[in-house]
Amino acid sequence: MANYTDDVKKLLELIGGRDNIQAVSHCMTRMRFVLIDQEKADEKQIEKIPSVKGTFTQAGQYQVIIGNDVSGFYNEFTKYAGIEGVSKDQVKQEAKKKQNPLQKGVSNLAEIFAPLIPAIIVGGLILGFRNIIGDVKFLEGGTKTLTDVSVFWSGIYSFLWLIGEAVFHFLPVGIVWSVTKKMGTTQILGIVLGITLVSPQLLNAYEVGQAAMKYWDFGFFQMQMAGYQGQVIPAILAGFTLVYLERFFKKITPAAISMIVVPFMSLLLSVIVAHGILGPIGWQLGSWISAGVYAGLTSSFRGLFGAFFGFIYAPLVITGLHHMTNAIDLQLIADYQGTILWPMIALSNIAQGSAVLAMIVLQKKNERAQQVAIPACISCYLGVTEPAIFGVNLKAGFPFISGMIGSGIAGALAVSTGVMANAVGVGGIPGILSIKTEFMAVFAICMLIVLVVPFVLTWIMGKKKLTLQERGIAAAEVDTAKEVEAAAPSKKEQILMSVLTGKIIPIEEVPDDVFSQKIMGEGIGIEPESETVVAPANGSVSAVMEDSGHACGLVLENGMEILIHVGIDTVDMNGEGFELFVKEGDTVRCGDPLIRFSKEKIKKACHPATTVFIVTDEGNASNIRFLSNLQAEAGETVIAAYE
Ligand SMILES: OC[C@H]1O[C@H](O[C@H]2O[C@H](CO)[C@@H](O)[C@H](O)[C@H]2O)[C@H](O)[C@@H](O)[C@@H]1O
Repeated sequence: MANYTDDVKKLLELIGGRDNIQAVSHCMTRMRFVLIDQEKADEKQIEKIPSVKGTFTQAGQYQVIIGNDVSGFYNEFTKYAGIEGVSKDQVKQEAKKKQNPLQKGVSNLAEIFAPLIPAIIVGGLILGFRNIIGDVKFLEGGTKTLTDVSVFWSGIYSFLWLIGEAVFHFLPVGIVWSVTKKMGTTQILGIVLGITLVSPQLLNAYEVGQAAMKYWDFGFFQMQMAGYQGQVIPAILAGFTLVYLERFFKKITPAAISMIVVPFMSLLLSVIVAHGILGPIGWQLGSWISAGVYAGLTSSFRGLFGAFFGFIYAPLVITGLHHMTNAIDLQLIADYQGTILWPMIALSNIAQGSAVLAMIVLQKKNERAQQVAIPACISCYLGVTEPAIFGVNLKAGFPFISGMIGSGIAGALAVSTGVMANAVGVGGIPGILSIKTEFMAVFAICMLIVLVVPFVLTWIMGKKKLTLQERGIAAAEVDTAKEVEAAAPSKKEQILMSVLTGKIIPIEEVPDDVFSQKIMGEGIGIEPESETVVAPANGSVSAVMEDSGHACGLVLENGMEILIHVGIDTVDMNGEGFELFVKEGDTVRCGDPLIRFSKEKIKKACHPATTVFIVTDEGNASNIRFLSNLQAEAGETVIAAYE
């Protein structure tokens, strides 16, 4: 093992000293720091330290790339600096602390909604489909919908509401459950609390204002029996109340009675707080919004109001408070035989869809992203935006803002020209069918704005902001056999065999900047089809990541050093889905199994499975040539030749 004393000293000094280190850990090749002030790190000088191969900042972590022997470097560093290393998870948590409150809020919201996305997507498509068959009057001269004229479609419409209602009206159950899951408290209590928010005993949220409110009467005070169907804010607040109450009671309750006291007290109190305090606050917010919208639409600054409402409607959907607008729409229709508000809603929905469309184009090679984005876009254009907002736009941030901008511009135009709808219709592309005929042309221009502006803005920003990995630009198509033949090793050359079965891609196409920029050395990437990594030649194991099992270093008989790294950023999986067959110092022969991994688990953890094969030190070898763009068999196909 090399002596890193000088390099360690330099790194500690150049990184801003011990006091500037909030947390440090390492993966197979990199030191991962969370620094208190990254400005204090002299990146240029750090990159000149002999054992440092490069530096990189990602998700609040400052990474210093060392190579295969990073564990040796790390041990010397932590010993010299006199600091305790922490787990990768802790480093991630620390990195999160460095986000600003808005970034934190958005990432927490995204984490809460991530497990709900599949259900929201299904619900979105179902509601979008129902919108078409139940609301678009395209039959009998534009006077009837499909459900008006067909018992079958009317039955389908009614049946599908079973699922639509389960997803959207009962969403609070999913939200509260997801909050408890994210915060690591008792999930079933979250589910029960969620159910109390949407129980049929309560007045359905959609009937509040129309039917008489019911009350629990406790003699000296009354509590509203209001349901929170479709509401997001009350559910999130209730969820966090439960989490903190459970933690509190766990802390203060003796172990012997905690099984009874902790769930009982935390659930009871959080239901009281949810219905007694948080729910009414949510409703109050909603009625202020209604009053504000009504005042804006009837003011002399209506154009400006249109821009503002168009801009904030999508964030309103996040909160669930957008349902309040239905009451205003109905009031406007009753008073003025039409609504100026609803056209903006339809435009905002289309705008978010166009932002997703741009993401689909940008991420056309990212299969995983497409799986969420395509249905989300369809659902959005049919009037249901949650799959798009939570599944795509909010996660990346800039598509959401692009949609808001496009919607703001179109909203200004629509309101200032008085675009009016006959009724509340399908709040997406078919929405034009609900617009009064005299306003259809100008509404079509507004539609053009929300189709083009968010798309172009998202596309421009996405080109800059999305990493190659996020865009899925990784795997090249397998090339012709001819090229492979031409690159075949000559007799005097020695060879390295593929460590996996799969497509061999040039290292430049690996979706990780450190590898693709060859900071660690030359090599190739493999899009794996098999799941067992085998040794590419005879040698011995120089390094393994015992806790994560995702990478392995080898030294061959000629001194050549090799790094095999399964998947990208898979160190975060903490060994879940990986099995190591070797340990440091083991002798291996070509074809011996080194690591087994689960592609499924890597995919589930949202990491590319692209496996990196790198020569980190040539040893006594020279003129190493890597073969790529071919289909390889583990242990049988040559992927590199050298003299
Ligand atoms: O929360 C579900 C969706 O709610 C709104 O859309 C629905 O109501 C609109 C009228 O307010 C109607 O035009 C649309 O067709 C319905 O899907 C909201 O506009 C959507 O963004 C949201 O996904």
